[in-house]
Amino acid sequence: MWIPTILAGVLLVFGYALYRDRKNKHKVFEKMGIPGPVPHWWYGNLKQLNTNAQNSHEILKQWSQEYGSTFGYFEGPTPILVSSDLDLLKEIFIKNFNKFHGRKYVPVQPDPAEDKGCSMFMAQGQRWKRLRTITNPTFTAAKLKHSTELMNRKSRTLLKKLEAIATKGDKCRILPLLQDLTLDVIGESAFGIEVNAQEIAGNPSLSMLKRNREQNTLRKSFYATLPELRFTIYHCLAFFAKFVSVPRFQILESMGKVLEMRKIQPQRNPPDLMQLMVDAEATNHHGSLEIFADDDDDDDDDDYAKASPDESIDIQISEADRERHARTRKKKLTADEIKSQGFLFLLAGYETTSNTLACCSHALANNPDKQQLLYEEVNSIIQDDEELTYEKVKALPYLDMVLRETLRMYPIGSQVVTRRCVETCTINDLVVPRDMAIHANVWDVHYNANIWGATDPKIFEPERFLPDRKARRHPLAWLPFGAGPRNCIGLRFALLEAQIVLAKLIKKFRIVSCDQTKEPLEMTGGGGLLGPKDEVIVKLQLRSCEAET
Ligand code: HEM
Repeated sequence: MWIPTILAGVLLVFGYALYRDRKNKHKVFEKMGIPGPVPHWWYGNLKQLNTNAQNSHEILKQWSQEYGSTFGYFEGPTPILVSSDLDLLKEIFIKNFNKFHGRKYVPVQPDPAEDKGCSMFMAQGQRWKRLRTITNPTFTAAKLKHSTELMNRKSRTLLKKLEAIATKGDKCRILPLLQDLTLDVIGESAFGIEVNAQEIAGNPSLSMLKRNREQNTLRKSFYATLPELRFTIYHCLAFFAKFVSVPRFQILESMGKVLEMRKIQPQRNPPDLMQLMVDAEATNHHGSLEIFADDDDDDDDDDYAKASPDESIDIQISEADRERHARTRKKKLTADEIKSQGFLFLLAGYETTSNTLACCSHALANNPDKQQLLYEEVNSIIQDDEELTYEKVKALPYLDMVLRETLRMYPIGSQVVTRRCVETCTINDLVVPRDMAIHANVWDVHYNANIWGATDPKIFEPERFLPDRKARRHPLAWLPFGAGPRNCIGLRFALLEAQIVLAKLIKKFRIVSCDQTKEPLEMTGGGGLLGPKDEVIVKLQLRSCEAET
C-alpha cells in the first residue's frame, strides 16, 4: 500500500515542480515588456496556433494586429518573439547576426552541436559557418549555368503533358505535374539520378518524400511541448528506423548508396551538387568570414536578401564549439554531412519551387492583363522550343517581377525565417535572453499597405518590383528567402528553374481560370512549408490554336 502512496507523492511533487517551472518560463515576455496571447501552462499557445480553423501564418498576422508589430508567444515552454518591425529584423538578421546565428529549433531534430550528420539548416555556430562556406560555391551563377540544359529538357516533358490536357480541353490540376518536374530536376542536378517522376506514375521517391512531410504535421505539436527531449526523441526515431520504415532515414540510406557510387565513379560532366560537395574543400577557416564572397559570382538577383559587405559576419564561437570543430575545420564535408545536405536539398528543392509555380499559374489565370504583358516580353525574346540560357532569362525583367510578386503574395517558406539568440544581448533597448527564438512575421510584412504602396497588397501587381519602386523600399521588405548571411542558399537555383519553366509555359499556353479555380488561393501546411490548401485548377489554351482562329 505504501509503495503506490509514495509513488503518487513523488509524481505530485514532480508535477508541481514542472508546473512552477513552466509558469516561471512563461513570465519572460512580461519581464521584457512584450505583449502577447496568454499561454496555457503546458502547451503554451500551440492550441491556438494549430487547432484553429485558420493557419498559423494567419494567426501570427492576426496577433500582430492585436498586440502590435512585435509580440511573444509560447510553443510549450519555449518563448518565440515574433516581429514585423523591419528595423528590428535588420538588427537581428543582419547587423547582430553574430548573436543570432542559430535557427529556431524544430520539435524533433538532431543536436546541432554534437550530431555527426547535422545539416546546414539545423547547424549553428562554427559548424554552420563551415558547412555554409563549403557549400556556397556550389550555388554560384557559373555553376548554375550547368543546370539550364536539364531545366529546359524537363520543362519540355512538362509541356508535352500539358499539351495533351489542353488539346482535350480538360481542366488542369497543375501542382502534381509541377511537383514531378521539380523532383526530376533536383534529383538529377543534385544526385545525378534520373527520377523520371514525370514519366513514371506513382513514383516511389515522390511517395517517400510525401510521407516524410505527413509525419511531421501530426506529432509536431506534442513534441513541441517537450523541448527537453527533442534530441532524445530524434535518436529514438533513428534507432527504430532500423526496424520500421521511417521515410527520413530511408532517404538518408539511399543518399549513402549514391555517395558510395561516387567514390567509385565520380560524376564530372557536368558535376552535380553531390559531386561538388564531395569535391568541395573549405577555403576560409579563420576570423571574419565573407559569406558572400563567391569566386565567380556576377549575379545580383539576391540583392534584397544579402548582407551588405560592411555588415560582414564574424560569428560568436564558444571555446567548446571552437574545440569541437577544430578537428574537422580543414577537412572536406564528412559522408554523414553530405548525406544530410543532400536530403535537405531534395526536400528544399522540389516542393518549394513547384508550390511557387502553382501559385504563379493561379495568379496569372486571374490576372490576364499581367499575363499578356509577360507573354509579350517572352515572345519578343524567345523562339518556340528555344533552349533558354541563363543570359536569356536575365533579359526578361517582367518574368522576374512576376515571380517576385508571386513570392510576395505566397511566401511559402515563411515558417522557417527564424533565428535563435546564442548570447543574451540588447537590441533596440530590448534585452533578448539566450536561446530565445525570433520569427520574422513575413506575411504581416508582405501584406503591409504602408510598405507596398497605393495598390492593395492583396492585388497581384508585378510592377511593385520596378527598379525605382524597389529602391524606395526597406531592404527587408521582401522576405520569401529569408534575410542576411543565413538566407536561402538555393535562391538562385529556385528562381532560375521557375523562370525557365514559366517562360516556356507562357510562350506555349494561355492560362485561364475556370469554374473550379478558387479565389482567393488559401495556403496551408506544417513542417516548415506552406502550399495551396485546395487543388490549383486552371485551363490551358494552346496559343498556336489561337493564332489559327
Ligand atoms: C521557391 C523556392 C524556395 C523558397 C521560397 C525557399 C525559402 C527558404 C527560406 C525562407 C529559408 C530560410 C532562410 C532564413 O532563415 O533566412 C531557406 C533556407 C534554405 N534553403 Fe531554401 N527556398 C527555396 C528553394 C530552395 C532550393 C531549390 C534549395 C536547394 C537546392 C534550398 C536550400 C535551402 C537551404 C540549404 C537553406 C538553409 C540555409 C542555412 O540555414 O544556411 N532552398 N529557404
